[in-house]
Order: sequence, then structure tokens, then C-alpha cells
Amino acid sequence: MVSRLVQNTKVMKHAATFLLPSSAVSATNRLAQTYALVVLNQQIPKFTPLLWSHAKLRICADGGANRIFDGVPKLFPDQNQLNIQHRYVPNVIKGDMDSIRPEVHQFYAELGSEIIDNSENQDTNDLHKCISFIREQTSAFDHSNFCTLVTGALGGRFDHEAANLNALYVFSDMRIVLLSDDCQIRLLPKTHQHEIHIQSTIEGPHCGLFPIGGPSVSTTTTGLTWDLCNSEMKFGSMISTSNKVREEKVTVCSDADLLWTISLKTPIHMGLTC
Ligand SMILES: Nc1ncnc2c1ncn2[C@@H]1O[C@H](COP(=O)(O)OP(=O)(O)OP(=O)(O)O)[C@@H](O)[C@H]1O
Ligand SMILES: Cc1ncc(C[n+]2csc(CCO)c2C)c(N)n1
Repeated sequence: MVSRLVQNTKVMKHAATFLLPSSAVSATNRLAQTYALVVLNQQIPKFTPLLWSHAKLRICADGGANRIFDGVPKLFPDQNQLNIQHRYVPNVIKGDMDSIRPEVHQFYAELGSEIIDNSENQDTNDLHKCISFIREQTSAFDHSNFCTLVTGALGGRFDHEAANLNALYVFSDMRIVLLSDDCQIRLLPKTHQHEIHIQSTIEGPHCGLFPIGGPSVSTTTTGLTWDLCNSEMKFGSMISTSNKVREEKVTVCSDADLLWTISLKTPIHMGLTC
């Protein structure tokens, strides 16, 4: 996953193969990753069941449990709603517990979800609490092979969105991908060069690359329509938005932590099997 190339610089590989059914990922294309899924309190993407099937650990952040309870059955309108609710039971529900509805709390508690009430902590949001938990659980794993997928990080209140982006920076040594129906966002830490393997059936072409934690004096890319060549980027000056992927592999090398975002398509296979 992390190989060393020129001048001993580590290369981190990225691929959104979690948006493909397991059967569609070739052995060469497959990154040996273990996934956790965190469901936040925003509309769940229609491919949530696919993420659920890939994940070894499924966590709802407080009101995220309502989203699974209400939202997953709606994705399978022809099926028995209660059966679906019994099939999608989170391992853990964690947060300050001011948003989960009492009947949802009771339903999942009876089905064995571990419920962790952190209402005493009003200094970090529920995504932060969930990722801290994942970090504790996975300390035995090689973090570079572990990836946390997050649904519902975008949309609605901008202070929530800002806190969710901040979580990428707070936990910059972990692989975390924020997902909505329309796009995905991940942090590319400056500690590595990056190779992003584009899954063109499900993502692109629109993409963006920019620093939000501090300026970049020098960023160089390949594989984009508007590549950067030792370019400076900062808010208040140039940032790369409405760019497009031009090749199956995009490379990024920067002196700053950058956010990478790419649009998502809606192919048939993202539709569902439950
Ligand atoms: N509109 C939103 N946009 C983006 N993320 C959201 C939004 N609403 C909720 N979330 C995410 O889901 C998590 C759980 O949502 P919940 O409604 O329980 O929030 P909360 O922690 O009680 O926050 P607050 O009390 O400020 O509303 C939040 O911590 C946040 O990460
Ligand atoms: C400087 C500062 N600003 C805001 C909050 C409030 N806050 C931040 S995260 C959170 C939990 C939301 O579930 C709450 C209430 C704080 N503690 N410190």
C-alpha cells in the first residue's frame, strides 16, 4: 500500500474500490484495506448498503442511527421493511445522544448494538468521537491498511461540515473518506506523494485539489486536465476547482496537506442488493 520511490519519498496509493462490488475488483486493482463505516446524521447515500457490506465495523454517530433505521428500508421499497431493519444493525452507536430517537435507541439496543453515551463531552463532535473510538479499536492494525468511510458529512449546516473536514486534519495519520451521493473527499498528507487510481466507472471526471489548513508553496500533479507544476495554492489566491481527471492514474506531490475531492457517478451497480 505504501511503497517507496524516488529519493526515499513514500508513495501512498488511493482507490475508491469500496464503491465497487467485491466481485468487480480485480486482484491487481484491489488495495488490501480493512474498512470501518461511520454513518452521520445526514441523508445516507444510495450506495450505503454497498459500503455496509465492505465494512468490518459499522458505527452510527448518534442521530446517524435514525438515518439507517429510516433510510435503508427506503432503498429497498419492495422488501419487508422490518426485515431490512433487522439486517442493518450497527455494531456501535456513539455520540452525545441528543439526536437518536428513543425507539431507534431501544430497537438497536435490543438487537445487540453497543451504545456509548458521551454526552459529558461537549468539546468534540460525534464524528471526532467515532474516529477516536476506531483509532482505539484498530491500534493493533497497520493504520495504512485501515480506511474509515464516512457518510453524511456534507449538506445542511456549514459548521457541521467544517467540523467534519477538521476531523480529516485532526486524524491526518488515518485514512478517512467523506462521502455523499455526489462526491468524495479525502486528505492527502504532505508526508507522502500520492497515486490516486481513478475508478472511472464510478467517479470523475470533475475534481478539486486545495489546501485548507495552510498555503501550499509548491504542488505538482499529473493526470489532470489542468495540471499543477510547482504551483502555489492558497485561499485568497489560486485553488484548483472544477478540474478534471484525464488519466486513470493521478499523482500529487505537495509541501502542504491537501484536500482531494472527486465527483461520483451513479452507475447501475451502485444500485442495490441487500
Ligand atoms: N447538516 C449536517 N451536515 C454535515 N454533518 C452533519 C450534519 N448534521 C449532522 N452531521 C454530522 O452527524 C453527527 C451526528 O449528528 P447530530 O445531529 O447527532 O449532531 P450533534 O453532535 O448533536 O450536533 P449539534 O448538537 O451541534 O446539532 C454530527 O456530529 C456531524 O458530524
Ligand atoms: C470553542 C468551542 N466552541 C463550541 C463548542 C461547542 N461544541 C463543540 S463540539 C460540540 C458537541 C456537538 O455534539 C459542542 C457542543 C465548544 N465546546 N467549544
